Amino acid sequence: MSIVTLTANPSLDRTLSLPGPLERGSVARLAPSSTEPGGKGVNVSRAVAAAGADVVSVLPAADDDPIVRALQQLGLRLATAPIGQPVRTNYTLTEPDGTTTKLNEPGAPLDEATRSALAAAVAEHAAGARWVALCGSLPPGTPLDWYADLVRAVRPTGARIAVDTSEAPLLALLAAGPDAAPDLLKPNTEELAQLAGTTEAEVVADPEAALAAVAVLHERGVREVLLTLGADGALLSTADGELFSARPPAITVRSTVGAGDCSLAGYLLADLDGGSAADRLRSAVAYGAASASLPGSAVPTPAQVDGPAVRVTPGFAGSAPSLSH
Ligand SMILES: O=P(O)(O)OC[C@@]1(O)O[C@H](CO)[C@@H](O)[C@@H]1O
Repeated sequence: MSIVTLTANPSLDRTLSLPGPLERGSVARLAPSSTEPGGKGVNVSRAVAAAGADVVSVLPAADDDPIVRALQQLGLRLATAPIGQPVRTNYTLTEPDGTTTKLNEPGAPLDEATRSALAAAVAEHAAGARWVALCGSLPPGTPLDWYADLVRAVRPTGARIAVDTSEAPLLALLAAGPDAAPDLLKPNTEELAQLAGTTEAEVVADPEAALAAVAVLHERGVREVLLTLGADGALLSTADGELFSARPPAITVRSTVGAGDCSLAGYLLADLDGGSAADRLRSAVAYGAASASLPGSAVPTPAQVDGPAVRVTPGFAGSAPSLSH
């Protein structure tokens, strides 16, 4: 069975490697820079496709946009809705000590006809798919409850729905009612804090506060919550009351850009294989760690993913990650 991703706001990701610490107001001589097709759903698709699974990427882009050519070269199956503007460019500034700064453009607005075309493509490919993943920010002017509308539109197809978004679209989705609640939500600690109306520092410092916020998501109808914790791994909480946490193997971090997207891909791939909750979490953390060990927004191949090195434990408090990173 296949996976469908929607990237409402795709990007060309340009990675600029600084020779030293960023000095505002100065001229920096860069190492040769690289550009990769990106946006959260695109990254999920790239990782899923690299594992040999069937995936369709839905995105707004003109046929001759460089992102389309780049994704075609990777052999990805695309369903595009044409837009009259180039896809945005997002910049990643990397410093030698591993500090990464993202500068994301707003993206091209989507008119109503384009939104309808994208929604129709998602619904068409969802029929018969195992998962639909709705990923990333919404371009300027998009109704904030668009993801809620899409969840309701996809539901009758029987495909499971994963959402990975942030800020206002995330809040709107959770406020839209249980019929718009996804099967899987993949927040990071910053996004969980946004949902809980608290600060990331509090969520990170207090596992009880994090678990309380996750419980609220289940109350609102979300079946599974994959909370990514950066260097501390992730936790998976299911509506059936299963709770596991997992720590990644020791890695040298080269770029965290796209690590969350690869975690989602790892979860979906394990689910396609019929994996248990612990298996899905292990795969998510292994994929996230493998991605973070690669430069820019490169996605790992299965050979670069070390599942057995991930330590999965039941529960969260006590033996679980400290949430500090
Ligand atoms: O602006 P958004 O949609 O929130 O995030 C876009 C983005 O930062 O997410 C991916 C990494 O997760 C990158 O490929 C891309 O540049």
